[in-house]
Amino acid sequence: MQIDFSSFVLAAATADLADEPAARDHADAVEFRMDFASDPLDALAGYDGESPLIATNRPTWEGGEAPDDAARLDALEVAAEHDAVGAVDLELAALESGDAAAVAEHARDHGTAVVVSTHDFEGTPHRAAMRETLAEASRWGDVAKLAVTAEGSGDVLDLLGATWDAATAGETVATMAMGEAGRHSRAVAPLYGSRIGYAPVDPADATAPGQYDLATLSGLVERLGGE
Ligand SMILES: O=C1C[C@@](O)(C(=O)O)C[C@@H](O)[C@@H]1O
Repeated sequence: MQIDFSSFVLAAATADLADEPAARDHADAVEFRMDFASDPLDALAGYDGESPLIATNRPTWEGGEAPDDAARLDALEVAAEHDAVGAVDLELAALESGDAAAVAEHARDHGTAVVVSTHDFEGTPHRAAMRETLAEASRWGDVAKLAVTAEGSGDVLDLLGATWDAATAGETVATMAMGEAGRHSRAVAPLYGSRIGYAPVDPADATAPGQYDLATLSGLVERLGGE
């Protein structure tokens, strides 16, 4: 199933594909956090939901739970072949090191988009540095994603500025500021060109700090006209 990133995609982030029917009303896609799931490839093989999937298998060094081994990338390669998987998520660092290059190529061969991710769990880099990260990630895949940690509204402003600059330069980007101070970025970033938002169906299952639950984010984005 293709995912069209030319307009905003609201992704329900979950480790449990059984959440899909509940997510359907509000979400355009489901982000399957394979690294949080106990038997992700089995779950994927049995998936018969209606929403296209973004397959993510985040390693521990980028805030996830997957061990940093070949099995992590092999599983993503298998996921990329699944009809329901419209995109795989790969970390920029894994692409730059060469480790994930084969997964990206395999995804492309199967018509599966590549989301290139970077996360900063410590803070928010300067606007120019974020702009450069987005440009670099854009070179490696279809959507360049940057999640930072905001300590105040100024950080969010910088992130939105970098988002706007990248989007107006023609790059397809997804940005969000994690943490309490960054929360509102999730609602407004689509207005500045961000093309993916992530939210759990149940707030107790958040996959990053500061996420709104899915129904709330969907309502906010819609009311602000970002969808
Ligand atoms: O990379 C991202 C963005 C995210 O970290 C967020 O802040 O919403 C949530 C993750 O599930 C997703 O893979």
